[in-house]
Amino acid sequence: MSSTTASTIDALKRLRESLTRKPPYVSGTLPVQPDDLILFFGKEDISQYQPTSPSCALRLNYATAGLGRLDALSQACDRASFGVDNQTVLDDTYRKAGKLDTAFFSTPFVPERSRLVEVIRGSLLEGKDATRPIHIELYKLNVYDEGSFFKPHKDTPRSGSMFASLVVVFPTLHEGGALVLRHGGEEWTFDSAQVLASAAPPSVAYISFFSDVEHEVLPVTKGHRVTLTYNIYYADVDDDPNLPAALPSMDPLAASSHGNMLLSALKDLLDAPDFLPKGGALGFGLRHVYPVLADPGDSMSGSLDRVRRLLKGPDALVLQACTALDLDARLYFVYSFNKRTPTDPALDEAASAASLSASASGFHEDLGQLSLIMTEQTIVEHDRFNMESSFKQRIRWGSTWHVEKGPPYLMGIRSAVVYNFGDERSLDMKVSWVTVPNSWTKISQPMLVYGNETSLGWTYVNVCLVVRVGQPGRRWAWDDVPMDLDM
Ligand SMILES: O=C(O)CCC(=O)C(=O)O
Ligand SMILES: [Fe+2]
Repeated sequence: MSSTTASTIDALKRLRESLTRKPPYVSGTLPVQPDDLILFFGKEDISQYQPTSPSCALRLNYATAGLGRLDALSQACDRASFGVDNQTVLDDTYRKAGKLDTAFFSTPFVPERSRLVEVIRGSLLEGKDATRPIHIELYKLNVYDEGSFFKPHKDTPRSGSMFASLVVVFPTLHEGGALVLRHGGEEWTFDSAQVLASAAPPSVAYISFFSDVEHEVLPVTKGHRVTLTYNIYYADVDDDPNLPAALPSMDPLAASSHGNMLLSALKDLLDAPDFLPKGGALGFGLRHVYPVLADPGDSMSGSLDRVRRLLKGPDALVLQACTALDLDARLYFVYSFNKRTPTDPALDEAASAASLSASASGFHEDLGQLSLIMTEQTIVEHDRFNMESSFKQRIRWGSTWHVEKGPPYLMGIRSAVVYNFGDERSLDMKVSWVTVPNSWTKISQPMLVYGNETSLGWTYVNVCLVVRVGQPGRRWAWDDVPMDLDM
């Protein structure tokens, strides 16, 4: 085994850092026009209107509203529900807050007419994505009274092109209610009450984050926290799974220091003669998860094309860097079935068949630790219930992926055997992992997903990027490299 020079190890470190360093959100305060702080709200329609009725629409100014007006707003709200898979749940121990649907309020504040579009594109999106058209859709008004909160959840994808969420917090008197985000083992806190207290009026506080980032609203300890929430979509992605997605555009990586850092680290790594001297495959477990339709209609290969155009933040950057270097980069959905229930003999049998075929190819996996399926198609709910017939069938074709510890010179990069999925072809590939995915989409146990909304058929799936490279100096020439080489 060849030894690796310090500069190669440094390039690898820089590559990893550029993928994991940047937080998955952007937040701050936004100066607004005085009129942006006006809200009209009411539940009755005009036919019910009587001049003396207390239920006709009320006008409220967030900057000056006293407790009486805010209480009236709170009383006009319904209890906010949330989604656990396909169920809509009202549960005060998980989410305690009031909500108004868009039919019951109106505000002059429109994020698409503010600097927020610029901020979101410039800070949350990366490289060439920073110029893509986005659409910010108003979703709900929420009121968090004293004692209100929302426990950890991810925002349910409303469609295949939704990638982020926006929360705007208005300057009403309140304390507590900080938003805590967690992703990839890190945690960030955005205390909107605190930032609003030091912002020059009239201002609102905002935070926009990738919707698959777990987040939680801590209890409000005083006053009323009033928010508008929005769903953010790419406006250039077609959601119809039956339409073939257009090819991504191949613009050069836009000038961004973050993108440049990643590109130069990847280039340095691949230029190093001692890194994968015979060629091989680099694996990037993507930092984010992506929405696919949870029904058989989306299991066509088009769904990966759509994901390709939806990549978020560092995930988009790594694909752009590979494209800029003319590398062969392919996306795969990743599923695990390591947490088997003992009551599922079909899976146990499938797993041991997979182990057998893996050891037959000469690797020393820690069998049973982690078995993954890498596929170009989604494994949909329909298949999960037909494990016996379809899933097991695929296993028989060797569609599993076992992770073993990598050679020391790769500094803890894991290598793996990848059997291509589907049909009857099978391809062995040994992958050197630059980043191991944050998590795997489990297919063997019913997964309870806490969302802010009932699942609408879209579900999040883990994805990885496998980049095949040839020998140093000929990294683009991957097709003359056998994929089952020793590293
Ligand atoms: O109010 C917030 O800061 C976040 C609310 C939220 O997570 C949601 O409505 O899904
Ligand atoms: Fe949320």
